[in-house]
Amino acid sequence: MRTIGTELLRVDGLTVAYGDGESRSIAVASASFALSEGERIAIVGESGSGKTTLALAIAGLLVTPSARIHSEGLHFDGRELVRGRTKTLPMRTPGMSMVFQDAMTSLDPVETIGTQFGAVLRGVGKLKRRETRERAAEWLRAVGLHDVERILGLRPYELSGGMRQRVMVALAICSRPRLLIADEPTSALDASVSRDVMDLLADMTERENASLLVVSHDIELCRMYADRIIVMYHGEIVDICRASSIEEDATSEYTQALLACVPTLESSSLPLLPTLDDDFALVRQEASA
Ligand SMILES: Nc1ncnc2c1ncn2[C@@H]1O[C@H](COP(=O)(O)OP(=O)(O)OP(=O)(O)O)[C@@H](O)[C@H]1O
Repeated sequence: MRTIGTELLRVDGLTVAYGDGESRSIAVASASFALSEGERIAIVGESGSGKTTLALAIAGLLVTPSARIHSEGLHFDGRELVRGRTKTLPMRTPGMSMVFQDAMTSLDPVETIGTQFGAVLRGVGKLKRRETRERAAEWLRAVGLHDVERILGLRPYELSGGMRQRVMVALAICSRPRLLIADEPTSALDASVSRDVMDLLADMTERENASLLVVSHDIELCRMYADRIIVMYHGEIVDICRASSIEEDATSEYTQALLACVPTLESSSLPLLPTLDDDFALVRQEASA
């Protein structure tokens, strides 16, 4: 049974800009929100709205040299990670793990899965070689994989896309994080595997009593799994809604337009599915016409 506890993460006025002078652009504009122990939050928004930048900044993985960060406060697990203007955020904050969109590029292509587990598990505690292998096999079974001894000896390209994603979740969760951040974990997968991966993220974080912050462009999928949904538009958080009542909670016109674009049985008969442009209200009218 999942319980939502006290505050685990607090982001206050986090701004990230890329570039300098005329090429400077603000990717995240003064983002503020809090996430509790055991809670699942989804960040949604169209491409380029700043979701990944926000997630990477929180995870301490924003290593782009051109990134300029300003924060009024970033607190995690009772510690202040950053305050004020900075070029670098704390790297790989202990207690946070991240799952990426494309397992093929985020797993090491030349090392076996067993070796990759060894690298993570050795950082967690002193384990002998055999214990590391046994622990890795347990994690692979926990994420629903079979024939795990064989998988430990394989390299990422020898696995299917869905298997790779499971391995990546196992690698992220085996360090026992308090917060798992998943950046578009399903966008490279078909609809049914996407559901499996979201089920897995939900199950594994519940089992480990970890919180989940998932970045996605799929608002419908997020509604099924998240407790709250953060909507971003052009770098700004325009809404923070309960997933179960997003229609009632949404205050921005953008969120309402985004919801109107979700394909339904009715819209499936339209010659063109509704889409958004800068004047999203107009597109909505055209779509309903
Ligand atoms: N390394 C970078 N250097 C310069 N600009 C960047 C960099 N990464 C992202 N940006 C810019 O910052 C803005 C936000 O990008 P970001 O990737 O965070 O958005 P996103 O919502 O995650 O998009 P997507 O869903 O396509 O991944 C975009 O305008 C993007 O072009």
